[in-house]
Amino acid sequence: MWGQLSRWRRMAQDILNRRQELTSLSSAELLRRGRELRWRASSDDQLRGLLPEAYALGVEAATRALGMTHFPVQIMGAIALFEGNVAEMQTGEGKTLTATLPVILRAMAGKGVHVVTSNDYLAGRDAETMGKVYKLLGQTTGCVQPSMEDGDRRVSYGHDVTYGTASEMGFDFLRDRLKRGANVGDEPTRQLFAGATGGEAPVQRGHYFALIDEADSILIDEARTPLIIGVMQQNRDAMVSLYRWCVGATRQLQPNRDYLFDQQKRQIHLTEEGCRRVVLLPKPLLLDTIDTERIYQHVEKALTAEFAFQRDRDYIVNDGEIVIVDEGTGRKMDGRKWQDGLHQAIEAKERIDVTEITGSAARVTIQSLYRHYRHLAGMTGTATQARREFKRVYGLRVCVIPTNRPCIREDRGIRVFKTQADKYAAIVQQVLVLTSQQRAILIGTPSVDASEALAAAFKKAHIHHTVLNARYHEQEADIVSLAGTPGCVTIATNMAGRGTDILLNEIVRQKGGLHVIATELHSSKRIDRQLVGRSARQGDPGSFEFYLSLEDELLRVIKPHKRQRWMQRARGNAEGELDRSWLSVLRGTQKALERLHVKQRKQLLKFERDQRKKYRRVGLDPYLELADV
Ligand SMILES: Nc1ncnc2c1ncn2[C@@H]1O[C@H](COP(=O)(O)OP(=O)(O)OP(=O)(O)O)[C@@H](O)[C@H]1O
Repeated sequence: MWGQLSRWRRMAQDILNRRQELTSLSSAELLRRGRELRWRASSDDQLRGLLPEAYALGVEAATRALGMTHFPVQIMGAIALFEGNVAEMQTGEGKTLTATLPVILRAMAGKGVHVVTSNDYLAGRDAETMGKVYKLLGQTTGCVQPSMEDGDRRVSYGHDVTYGTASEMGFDFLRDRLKRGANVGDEPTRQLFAGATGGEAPVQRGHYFALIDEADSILIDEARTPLIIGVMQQNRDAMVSLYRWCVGATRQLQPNRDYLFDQQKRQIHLTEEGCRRVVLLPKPLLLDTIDTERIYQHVEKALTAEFAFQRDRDYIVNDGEIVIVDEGTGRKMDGRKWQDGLHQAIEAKERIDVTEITGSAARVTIQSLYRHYRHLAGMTGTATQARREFKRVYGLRVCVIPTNRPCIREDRGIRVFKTQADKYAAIVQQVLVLTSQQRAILIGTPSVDASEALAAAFKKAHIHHTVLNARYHEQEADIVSLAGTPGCVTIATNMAGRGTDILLNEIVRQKGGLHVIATELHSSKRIDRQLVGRSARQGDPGSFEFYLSLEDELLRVIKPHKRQRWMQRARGNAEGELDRSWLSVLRGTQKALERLHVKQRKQLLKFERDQRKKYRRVGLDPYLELADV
């Protein structure tokens, strides 16, 4: 590892020396050099030899386009990325700029480079900003966004470099597979596929190199949910009636006697007694066409919708539609739906229109999507913890890149309170102190609901604040641009947890920088570290602390009677603050969730591997799910 780092350090120095010779070139000459390299880059082996030249050109282009010259550690990270690793670079070290170098070099091969970001806002921002660097070397940039039609998507993928999220690119991959399916098979199959895709030619032109920003979020956290495209199922009226009926049915059932609820796995199963009761409940005539097994499944789904999914935490209702809020990023997942009827069960629970009921037609997991790429690399501030999983699942090695300047982030510790109300009261007090010191404050909350509850507490205390959550995503850029000003208080969900770059006002910098208050532990320690990483970037000052309570959302996975016991045992001081030994309860729950998620990902991978084998044996496309094999 050390040997490798010093090799990269030497290469970085050589690249910076070469770049010195380029400073006097005219723009036209720089462009000509870029094009000439492209001409020479016809095979992967040749690319390696062109690295020093291409990287030197990239550094010069970035200096001219953005006024930022890559630091030696950024060039080292960029070499690690070209060599197919996950580069762990601390939050705020400038991964966006680092990425330009491997992108420029791989784009020389002319087969298209995909830069995968963790949300659409970052995809748009990075395509626009970094596109200026590529342009100076004659490379074009595109970006795929949710609102785009096929034609525009094809144009975006036709560029040398394309930015987009994993789900946009993953759904395009699936729709392309469906289009291929539509060109084969019998007439009904063709019609079904054509209906699901609405186009003929594929939009992607291949899978050559994917560079994944926030690699742990995309390759590890998102990998728990496969991407699925559905096609319309028959028998709509009866199904709508079934969903609506199930909502009423759930009210007639009792926990533990009629159904069992596994809080951690978010699963509910009917017991024998429960099944018996469901059969005996009066039903509308339309349901006669639906078999009993199916009715059981839907009652279980309705129970899951009722008890395991919560409005303003897991989803919001926007213009009469359910919009999923991603737990990891706090963002709306427009266009995504829960599968197997769960989405419709939630619509029925919220008494809004039940949307088209779909069965899955094509599915792909993040794991197998990225195995399609000839070259893969990733970068993030938090990779080490998932090092083994990166290696096992993607064959990627994690390399830790040193920071440019020492990080001076101050850890102000963790406070644990008995109740949510005690915790909020303490946060209010702390924020009053910090605003009087002209610090800028970012407060991370786990859900839309929690962000608004805290905002209400601030309003009561007359603290001026701004809220950034899935409801206000249009204002995101404005909110972020003000978040580093003196006395500014921003309450945010995980939307501000990753990738967000809060630039500090000079006064704030002098007064100690951005202070981050985390109001919960997340389901993974990595997400906590990302939130904290909004402070003290690029050698700036900054600090953070955690305020937790025994009523935190994280603990909802614990059985209610156990939580009650804790509440009875916990003795707080006058402010409701508990002694630090209670922290182990929260840390233990976080660890248990991390283990559970690793297990779920392993199971998903195994399922998919078996499925693929089965499909290949009979000569079918493993990503299309119509054939009953
Ligand atoms: N070489 C450089 N010279 C000057 N400023 C730089 C340089 N590289 C990056 N920056 C600045 O550093 C800040 C952080 O960059 P960026 O947001 O890309 O960090 P990051 O590593 O992606 O952080 P995170 O892990 O939080 O997403 C930005 O404001 C960027 O403009």
